[in-house]
Amino acid sequence: MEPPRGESSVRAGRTGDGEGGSGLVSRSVRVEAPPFRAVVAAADSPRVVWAAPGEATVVGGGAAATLTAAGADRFTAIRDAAADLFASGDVHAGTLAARPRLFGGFAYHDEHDGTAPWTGYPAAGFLLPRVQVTYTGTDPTTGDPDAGGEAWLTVTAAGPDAAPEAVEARLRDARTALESLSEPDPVAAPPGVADRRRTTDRDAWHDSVNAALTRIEAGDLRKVVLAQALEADLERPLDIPATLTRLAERYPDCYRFLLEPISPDGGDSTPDGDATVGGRPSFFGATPERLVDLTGRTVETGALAGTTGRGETPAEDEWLARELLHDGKNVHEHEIVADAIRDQLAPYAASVATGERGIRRLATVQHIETPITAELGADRHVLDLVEALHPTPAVGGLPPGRALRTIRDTEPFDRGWYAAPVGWFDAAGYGSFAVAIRSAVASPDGDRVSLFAGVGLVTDSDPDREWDEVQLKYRPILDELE
Ligand SMILES: C=C(O[C@@H]1C=C(C(=O)O)C=C[C@H]1O)C(=O)O
Repeated sequence: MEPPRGESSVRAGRTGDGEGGSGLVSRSVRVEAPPFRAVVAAADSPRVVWAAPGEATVVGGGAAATLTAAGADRFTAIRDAAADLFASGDVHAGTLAARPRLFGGFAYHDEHDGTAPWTGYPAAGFLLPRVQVTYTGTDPTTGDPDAGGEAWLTVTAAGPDAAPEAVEARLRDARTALESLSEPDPVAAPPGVADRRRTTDRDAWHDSVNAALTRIEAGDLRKVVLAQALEADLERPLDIPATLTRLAERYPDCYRFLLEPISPDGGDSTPDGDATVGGRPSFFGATPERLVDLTGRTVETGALAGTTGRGETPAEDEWLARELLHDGKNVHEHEIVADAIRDQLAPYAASVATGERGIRRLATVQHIETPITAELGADRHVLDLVEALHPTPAVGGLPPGRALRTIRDTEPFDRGWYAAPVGWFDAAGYGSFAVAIRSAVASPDGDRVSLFAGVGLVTDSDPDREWDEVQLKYRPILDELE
């Protein structure tokens, strides 16, 4: 095991194959696009899947390196450890999308103890996959045989054991393994829900919402987002590749992700590993909410808050959307988010531009959305912006400190990585992060899933309507289980 890098709470995993050499070695080769579900099913733990609008889709497995950190300074700790990891690289990526990138995320709260169902999830955890398949162009998740774009296979090693010849040999082996994959059976139907338990019943919800509204009326708080959790026992174990595929079909414009926890001892995994060895939970979702994207000095973000349902007809959809855009409570709730994001970006930005407020229509709900872009005044790491923005009042509240305390004191469950930043960044500090809502964590044997959903409370919020909105926000994941 190599010595720990950086601060004591931050470690890089080992490559585990004793090849000699040092630094980071990465080799890529273009391949025939392999079948997405088979690639996910065959990947070693810890696995990562990242499929985002306008981005290459990535399936990664095994750990070339892992970074973990804890506490309020976990964002900077990860950034610094990554700088160390990326410091010396021998990289032949072939295409930009296959360059070494760290995939992972953060716990919602600064104090995170990883209690069930979040066992194994650190307060911050990032994976540099040992084997990665990158699909450029058309999203491969739907398995469309006519899907365009290229596919690349990448093998990466990091640390004192990394050696180019060994990585190149592994790349040849991985290619052979990839070529032997065939598309599995048709996409499985949802597993079925045998039983479900709420963390919060209606009475408790009324009490919590009313207590929050009293504080809002008193001027103590302007907004707070309270969430609920729902635990579902499944009739059959969850098929993760099939679930991601079905989510891709219904939510093609959302960020779809799978993040398995890197193991607490620094993230090693068996070189010829079995994806189920040790059993790991799976955090997955299909979120519409971008946190931040940084390329060069250009920042893209936005406010997404204010919710209504879908109509039965296009005309009803339009009517609901118009009502939403003119509803005082929802517009107020939305403006708090847009204003806070602009304020949080201001110290970093040479200029901030706000796009036109509109409607984001998803399969199950409609939201008010305002795109926000900024040009930075100086070079920055995307994690600086993640830290500055998280949590926006779309998932936290205002003032932030009081809202977070209220969430902590009120919610009878651990948010874990729900509503927190998930995404990736590269050696240049560019990256893309989403807010992990419309998400759930499956138990290691896949027979139980914990879902999470929250609502923004402002003056004039009504406990019953907010209860209904929570149930609506479970739908994207629940529909894939029932
Ligand atoms: C907190 C969630 O969603 C957030 C809250 C919203 C609202 O209160 O209107 C809308 C979109 C998200 O920013 C969730 O889906 O769990």
